Amino acid sequence: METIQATRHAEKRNTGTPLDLSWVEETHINPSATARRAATLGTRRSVKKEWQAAWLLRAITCTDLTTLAGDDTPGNVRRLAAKALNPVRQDILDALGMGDADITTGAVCVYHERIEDALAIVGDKVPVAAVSTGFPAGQSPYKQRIEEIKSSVAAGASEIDIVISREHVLTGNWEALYNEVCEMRMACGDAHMKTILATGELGPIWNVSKASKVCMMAGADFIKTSTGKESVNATLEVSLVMTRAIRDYLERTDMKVGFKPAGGIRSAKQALNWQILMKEELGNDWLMPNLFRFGASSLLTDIERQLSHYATGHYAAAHHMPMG
Ligand SMILES: O=C[C@H](O)COP(=O)(O)O
Repeated sequence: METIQATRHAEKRNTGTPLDLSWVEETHINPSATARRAATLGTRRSVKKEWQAAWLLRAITCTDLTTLAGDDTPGNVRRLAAKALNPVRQDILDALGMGDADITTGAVCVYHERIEDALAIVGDKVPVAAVSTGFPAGQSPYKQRIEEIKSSVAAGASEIDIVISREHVLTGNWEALYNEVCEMRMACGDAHMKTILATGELGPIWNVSKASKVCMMAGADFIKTSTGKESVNATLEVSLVMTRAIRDYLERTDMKVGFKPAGGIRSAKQALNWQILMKEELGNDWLMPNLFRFGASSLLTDIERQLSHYATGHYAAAHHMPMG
């Protein structure tokens, strides 16, 4: 597990490419075939029982432990950050033979105003991610959105989760989307940029593929499904479309872009389904935190409960887990 932490940001970054509109326009997605393939992931495929605890520990290292609420306070963000440093009870880790593994979550994800609180607890042990650019709607003045990124980087966020202008996708203005994301990436500097598409608001599913391609060409380090605030958030169907766009981009450019499903992922079973998707579509590199993250506020509680079951043979009530 030590190697997992060491590789969190070790990959060569996506530098982006010039905008290739012909690659965008040649997109063909078959919605019913996509839905059928996504449906098989949770049923025909499974992780063998004896491997599930290891996969779930891996899922924790890939989780952006998130709180994005109007009533976030220094106190609850500090508690969340402490949980990110020690996500699983020591007795459970000991029972699983992982007592010395030094497991942390992939990051802590907060609003700009709470960056300092999170950093005060995690220091440089866990990255702090800030949502930005008028999250979640992305409707604040453009210049202000760019300045927001710079402010969060200056405050110490090493990962920035930006939202795109859905308008550019819905009107097919790919140049505007490309230019916006390029400028946001510039504003991020050394901080890694996750580009939230808000797929539930992009219309037909082929728009998800087209927007993924444009954001990768503009230099996104990760493409992320959702803010968690749309009426439809992460689904396996959109994730399949996005991972295939990542695979196409890798074949064209030899650059690896990460993937972050977010919103509504609450159970260990769901986490395993997404991990199976990553392994089957993109391979083992995308099971690691430098290329894969879950955006989730409550997934950790269910994973810890499952791990407790593997360790003790019975389920603990959720309120016995520190986040419950
Ligand atoms: O990016 C993370 C999401 O906002 C979390 O959504 P969730 O609260 O449904 O887990």
